[in-house]
Amino acid sequence: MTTTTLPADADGVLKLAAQSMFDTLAQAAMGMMVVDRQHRIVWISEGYKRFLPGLGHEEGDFVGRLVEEVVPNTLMAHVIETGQPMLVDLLTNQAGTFLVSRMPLRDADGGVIGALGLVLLDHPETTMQPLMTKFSRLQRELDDARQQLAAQRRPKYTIASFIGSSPVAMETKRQARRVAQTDSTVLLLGETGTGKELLAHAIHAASTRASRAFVGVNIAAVPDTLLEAEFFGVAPGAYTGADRKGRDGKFKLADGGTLFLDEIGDMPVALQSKLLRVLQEQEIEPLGSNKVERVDVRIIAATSRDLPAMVAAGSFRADLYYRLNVLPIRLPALRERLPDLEALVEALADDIARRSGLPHKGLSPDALELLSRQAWPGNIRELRNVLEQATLMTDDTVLTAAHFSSLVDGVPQLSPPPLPAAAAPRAPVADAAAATAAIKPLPQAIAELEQRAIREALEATGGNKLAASRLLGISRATLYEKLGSS
Ligand SMILES: Nc1ncnc2c1ncn2[C@@H]1O[C@H](COP(=O)(O)OP(=O)(O)OP(=O)(O)O)[C@@H](O)[C@H]1O
Repeated sequence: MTTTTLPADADGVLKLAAQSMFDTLAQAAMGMMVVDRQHRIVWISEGYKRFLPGLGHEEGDFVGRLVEEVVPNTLMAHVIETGQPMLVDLLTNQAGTFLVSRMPLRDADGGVIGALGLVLLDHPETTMQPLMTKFSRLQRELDDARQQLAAQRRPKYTIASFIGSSPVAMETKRQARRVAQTDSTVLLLGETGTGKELLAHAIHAASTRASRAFVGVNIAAVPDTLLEAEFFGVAPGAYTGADRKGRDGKFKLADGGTLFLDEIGDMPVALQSKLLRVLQEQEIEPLGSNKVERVDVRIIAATSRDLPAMVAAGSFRADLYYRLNVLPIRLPALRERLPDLEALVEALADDIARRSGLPHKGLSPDALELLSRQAWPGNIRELRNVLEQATLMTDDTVLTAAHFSSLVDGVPQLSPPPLPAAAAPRAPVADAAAATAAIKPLPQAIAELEQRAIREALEATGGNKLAASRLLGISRATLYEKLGSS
């Protein structure tokens, strides 16, 4: 019996190992091929030839053909160019999916002279089920994440999202498109809920800054003492504690993009001069720093307040007003564009259905007629709230006037057109007596009227006290006081 021992020298061991590994691979693999430096097939195993009909090739001699012509999607050329092996990879082409391995072949000096390709498994989707399931799940998750990222990067609103084709709505959109072409400051004026924020987003999305940041600050929602830091940022070490590291302000965050200053009429007078300086110089000085930083920011400001009246009363700086009022756009109230009501209801109902997961609910003609008689002091936001409440209150898929009557009870109505004098009914004498009996002492009548106005404002704003106080033209503190006394 002859026993073969391993060679004693390292070279001999390596040669034997290489030879033996090659034989093992050649037996274990389902197919094997060798290509030269120019990607031409030098040798192809019998096993590999079995896959060729699946690739659309007749039996024949493939030696001398370019590998990429014979095997679509192969990366043999890449291995030759980089000299890097691909120990495990999935190759997919019309013959199926294969688990493959590719290794460079080197000469004695280490130069790449070709490559070896192995088909380790065909149909790995059956033989490697768990791995393939995981692979396809990860691939699906990657596709979803890519889609979500693309959706997030898409602007939230475009000018077309501003629903309405009435002449006033069309004029608003025309002005928005025009100002989007410029880089000047825009001032959006309109009652609460008319779509100022939506239009600010849309102008940004239609401008050359669309790919950069859109940053919003609601001035009324930030306590006066924090506004300066919110706008201009805080230098590192300016304060002890949480802000020790420093913090970028909204101007810095919006650099290159658009800064939306919502409720600009609520800006404290003390800060107005600082804001004016930044708008003029395009330079900010973070709190606690003595260095100025240049910023390139496009301003869109908005308010529901009467700025010229505030200027006249001394609560808004005239110079800041002129600086902001470069391109003013007035957003019409909903009651000024009632022909848009149906289209708005349609779009809002769609959005409510999408967000709530409930079926889309249509409106009957009598419901639309009822809604078009309301004065809508809270405008589209108030319309949306009423639609949302009606949608949630019933399983019916068509909302009728009956579904809305209790919801709009208390919302002020548009006054009907005055009757011609001749047709005006005369009050009968008995009605006059009843009217006299109904008269209340003036303080009681005023108190009742006040409570009713507060109730309506809260309903109009969906219970938002800050917005309600603004609708009523009083401070939030006064509103709380009056609520407490009711
Ligand atoms: N033309 C419109 N088309 C569709 N939806 C609109 C339109 N205008 C406003 N909306 C919707 O109404 C709601 C209120 O709009 P937005 O917040 O833009 O109003 P606003 O004028 O900024 O209000 P406020 O002054 O109270 O901040 C949002 O849900 C918005 O999507």
